[in-house]
Amino acid sequence: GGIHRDYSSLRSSYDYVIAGGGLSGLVVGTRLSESPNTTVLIVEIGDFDDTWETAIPFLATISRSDLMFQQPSTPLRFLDNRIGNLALGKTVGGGTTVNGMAVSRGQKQDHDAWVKLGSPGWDWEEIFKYYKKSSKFTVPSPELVAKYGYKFSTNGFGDGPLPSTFANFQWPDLFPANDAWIKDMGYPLREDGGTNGDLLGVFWRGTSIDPVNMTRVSARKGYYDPASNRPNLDILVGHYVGKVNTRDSKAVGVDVYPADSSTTGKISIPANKEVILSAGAVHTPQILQLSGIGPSSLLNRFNVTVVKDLPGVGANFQDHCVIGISYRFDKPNPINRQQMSNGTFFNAALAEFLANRTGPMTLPNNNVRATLSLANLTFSHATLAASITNLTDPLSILPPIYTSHPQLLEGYKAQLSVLQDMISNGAAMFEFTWGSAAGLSNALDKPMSRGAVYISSTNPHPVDGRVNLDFGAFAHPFDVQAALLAFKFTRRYMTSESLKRLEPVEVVPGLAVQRDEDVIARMRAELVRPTNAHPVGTAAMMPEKLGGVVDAKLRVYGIEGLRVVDASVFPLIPMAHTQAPMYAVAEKAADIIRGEGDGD
Ligand SMILES: Cc1cc2nc3c(=O)[nH]c(=O)nc-3n(C[C@H](O)[C@H](O)[C@H](O)COP(=O)(O)OP(=O)(O)OC[C@H]3O[C@@H](n4cnc5c(N)ncnc54)[C@H](O)[C@@H]3O)c2cc1C
Repeated sequence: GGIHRDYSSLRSSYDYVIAGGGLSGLVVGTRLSESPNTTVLIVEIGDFDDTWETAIPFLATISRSDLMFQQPSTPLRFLDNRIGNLALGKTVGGGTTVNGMAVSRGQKQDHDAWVKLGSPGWDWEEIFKYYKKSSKFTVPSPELVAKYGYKFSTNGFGDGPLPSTFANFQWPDLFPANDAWIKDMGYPLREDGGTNGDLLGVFWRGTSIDPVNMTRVSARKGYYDPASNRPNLDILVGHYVGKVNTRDSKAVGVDVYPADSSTTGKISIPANKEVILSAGAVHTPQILQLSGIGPSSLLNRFNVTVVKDLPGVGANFQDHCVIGISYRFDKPNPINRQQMSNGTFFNAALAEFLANRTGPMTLPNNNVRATLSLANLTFSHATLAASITNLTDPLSILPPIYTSHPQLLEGYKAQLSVLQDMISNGAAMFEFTWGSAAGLSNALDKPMSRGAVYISSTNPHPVDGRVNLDFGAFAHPFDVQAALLAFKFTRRYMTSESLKRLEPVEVVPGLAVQRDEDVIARMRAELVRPTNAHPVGTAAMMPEKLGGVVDAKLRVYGIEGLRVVDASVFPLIPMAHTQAPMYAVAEKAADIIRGEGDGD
């Protein structure tokens, strides 16, 4: 067992070979290796990182580009052909080693929708068990509760490796921002931290922070480290999976290369039971397509032998898009996050953290969110919700692959009708977070637009052979109207009474931009960022006839011994930052795999 940086001490085969040592790969690898007779290999292109930058929560928000993929997009058709960029973790722990540490759960309707789209066993009641199993909440001290007014519920948490608690510091400008929500705008402050399936309102959401050391807990710290000395669990770092090898429609192992090469140093590692793809929503479809599992039209173009024509591989891409409006605060100064750019203040904060584990370094991002429904933002909610399914030519707003494969369009229509139902029935879809020193950040958490991920060559290297990524963002007219509502709402919020004393000034786009069509034009040209680092959906768990890639047990259609366990399987993106839902899904996946293994 242990950490490997070359092939010399690997076993000749493993029961399970897992591609990707990010969130899902580590959860599944750790759980499967709990049975001492089961051998597991995790292959991860990145390496372990033990620097302060990833451990100290405040620094979580400063990106470590050496630990990430920076995946550019193709020119985005509905965003004036701008090029977007997707950041992804490229290190042991994947996204959880570099992410913003927000712990937030999906709402009941988000998970029930997966069942409505044809995957029994994934409803809220079921997934709630795994939200519970994967996590643990630590109650903040009475002093902090009194000082900041933290509200939370411990019900809904178990004793799992993903911690949730609060920093022991909040920037003072958060409090007028909270007053603006509650006193001025009249939204309720939820007492339950939004952990129980109902998200409407304003609440304190937790952070994945170790409650004693106040440092980041990644999937590596929470899951892998405690299991790292198991003799049956190996991790090969600095290497990547280039393809899945199949024989007679059965996965028999993978091809592995060193991270610095796509031509030399390849070996094939056999899997006795299963290959599990956990390389994330961009690289899992890449591996599948290079293995001959994907849309035949695409595979033929690159002369990849078709092993299974599965059009959904790479389609159905979803992320949360963010509408950026920037502010400056003229008064009173300094009481916000901006202070950290002052060297003296920063150094004092670092010294305080190192000495006492207190102060601004314990806080990655603000903990307060408001999540609102369409009816919260407009009186015309019914008409607007009706427009979700009322498209004259859906293919004109979808990536071209949808045109060649009718089941993709069927699946998309099924999704829109489920989404319309949720949104008409008051599900939350807008997310607002006070970004200290930056004003109110807002995200569209239930997008109707869809993107796609496709190989651009047969080079298997995740960086050199990088995929074509089309975010597809801002394509569906409903998303545009929703963004316009969020934009206007943000302006209203920023002028509320409690925020007056901060003297907010809208800098971009500025108050000169007022007419709806001008706002929309600025959104397309500049304000909309097509990602909040939450890519999902590219190997969706849906029926094959709806363009799905995996069944409700996460098995790839048509290939025995091959599963996907990562954010690619989410058929619809939840109303949540994706780590907590991913931990829950990966825990459930491990139980499914183990359950089947027992029957062998
Ligand atoms: C900058 C950033 C900020 C974020 N902020 C938050 C947040 O505040 N809260 C939240 O809930 N979520 C956040 N997320 C999202 C969250 O971290 C992800 O949803 C989650 O990590 C996805 O898990 P995964 O298992 O699908 O993929 P990942 O965790 O990304 O793991 C995939 C792993 O596969 C490896 N890999 C890729 N290709 C190959 C290959 N061919 N062979 C071998 N290995 C490969 C990668 O290096 C990576 O380690 C953020 C993500 C990022 C990148």
